[in-house]
Amino acid sequence: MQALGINTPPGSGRLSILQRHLTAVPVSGQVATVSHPTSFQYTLDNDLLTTEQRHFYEENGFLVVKNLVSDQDIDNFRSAFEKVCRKELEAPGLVVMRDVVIAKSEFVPDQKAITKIQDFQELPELFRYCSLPQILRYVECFLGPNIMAMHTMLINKPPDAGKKTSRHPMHQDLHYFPFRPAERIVCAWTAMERIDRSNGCLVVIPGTHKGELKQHDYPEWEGGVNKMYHGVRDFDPNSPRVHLVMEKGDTVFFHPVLLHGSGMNKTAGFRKAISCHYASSDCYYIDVKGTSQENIEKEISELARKRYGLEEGITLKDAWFTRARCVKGERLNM
Ligand SMILES: CCCCCCCCCC(=O)SCCNC(=O)CCNC(=O)[C@H](O)C(C)(C)COP(=O)(O)OP(=O)(O)OC[C@H]1O[C@@H](n2cnc3c(N)ncnc32)[C@H](O)[C@@H]1OP(=O)(O)O
Ligand SMILES: Nc1ncnc2c1ncn2[C@@H]1O[C@H](COP(=O)(O)OP(=O)(O)OP(=O)(O)O)[C@@H](O)[C@H]1O
Ligand SMILES: O=C(O)CCC(=O)C(=O)O
Ligand SMILES: [Fe+2]
Ligand SMILES: [Mg+2]
Repeated sequence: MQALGINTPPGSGRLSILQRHLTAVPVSGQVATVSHPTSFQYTLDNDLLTTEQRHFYEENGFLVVKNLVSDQDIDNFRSAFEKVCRKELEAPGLVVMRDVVIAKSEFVPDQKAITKIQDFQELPELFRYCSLPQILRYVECFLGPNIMAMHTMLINKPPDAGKKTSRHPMHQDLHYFPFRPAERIVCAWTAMERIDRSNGCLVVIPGTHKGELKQHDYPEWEGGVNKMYHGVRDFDPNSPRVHLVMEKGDTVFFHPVLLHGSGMNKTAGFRKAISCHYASSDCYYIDVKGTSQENIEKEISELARKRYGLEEGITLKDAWFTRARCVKGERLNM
C-alpha cells in the first residue's frame, strides 16, 4: 500500500520524468501503471501536486495525502461529534442516522448507535473541517478557485451487529448529485483514527472514474441495508479492489465517479471519518428526470414530504441548493 498515490517527495520513485514517460512503473498490485496523458482532464494546473501525484489522480481517480489534518483538529471534531450524540450541540438541517439494525429493533439505542451525521453546514465546530486551508489547497487543484462545500458527513461506522449492515455497498457518489461536470467535483475524506480492513476501510476500484455513471439500487443483502445506501447494479465482485489503509489525519481526495464502498467493522470500536464533497461554483445543476438518478430523487423527495411535510416533495436540485455553502472564492451557479 505504500505507493498508493501517497504524498511521497518528488523524485522518490528514482525515475526521471522522462523515464516515467517511457516506462510503465509498477506502483502496486492493482493500481494503474503510469501511462501519461498529454493533456489533463481531472486536474488543473497548480503548484501543489507533484507530477507524480497529478498523473496518479488522472489515472486512478483518487489521491491519498498523508497526515494532512492535525491530531488537535481531529480531537476537536471528535468532541463536537460526541456533543451532537449527547444532544448538547444542535444545528438546523443536521441529520443523525442510526444503523438499520438498531433503528428497526425494539431496544432503545444509546448515543453509540449513531452511524453517521450529515449536513453539519450550520455547525461551526464541525464545518470548520470543510474550510481547513490545507484541504482547500488540494481541492483547488481539482476544482479551481471558486469552491462550494456541497455535502458534509461524519461517519461513525459501528461495530457490525452481526448482519453486515455496517458495510457500505460499492457506489459512485455522483449518483446522488444533480450537478456537473463530474471532474469539477471532489470528495475529501479524512481518517479520524487508523482505518484498515479490520474496522472497514474505504475500498476503491482504481480507474473507474473514467467510466460512466451507472444504475444504482438497493443491494440484496439479507441482513438489510441502510436507507439510501444504494449500490451499483451488477457489481462484479472480482473487480480489482484496493483497500485504503489510512492513519489518523490522512486524507483521500476522490472523484465522484470512482467506484468505492467500505467494508464491515469487525472491531468493537466505532470507526470514524469526516468528509466533505466539494463542487466548483461554476458547476451547473441538471434535471435528473428520465436518468438513472430518478430513483434517488424520488426517495429524497418522499423523505422531505414525510419529514418536513413538504406536500409537493422536492427536486434533487432543491435538496442540494439549500445545503451548499461557499468556502472559497465566489458563489456562482451553485
Ligand atoms: C440530499 C442528501 C442525500 C445524501 C447523499 C449523500 C451522498 C454520499 C453517499 C451516501 O452517503 S449514501 C447514504 C446517504 N444516506 C442518507 O442520506 C440517509 C440519511 N439519513 C436519514 O435521512 C435519516 O437518518 C433516516 C430517514 C434514515 C431516519 O430518520 P429518523 O432518525 O427521523 O428516523 P425515525 O427513527 O423517525 O424512523 C423513520 C423511518 O426510517 C427507518 N429508518 C431509520 N433509520 C434507518 C436506517 N438506517 N436504514 C433504514 N431505515 C431506517 C425507521 O425504521 C422508520 O421506518 P418506518 O417509517 O418504516 O417505521
Ligand atoms: N454484494 C455486494 N454488492 C456490492 N458491494 C458489495 C457486496 N458485497 C460486498 N460489497 C462491498 O465490497 C467492499 C468490501 O466488502 P467486505 O465486507 O469484503 O470488506 P473487506 O474490507 O474487503 O473485508 P475483508 O478484509 O474481510 O475482505 C465493501 O465496500 C462492501 O460494501
Ligand atoms: O464508509 C465510509 O466512510 C464512506 C462511505 C461513503 O462512501 C459515502 O458515504 O459516500
Ligand atoms: Fe461514497
Ligand atoms: Mg472482503
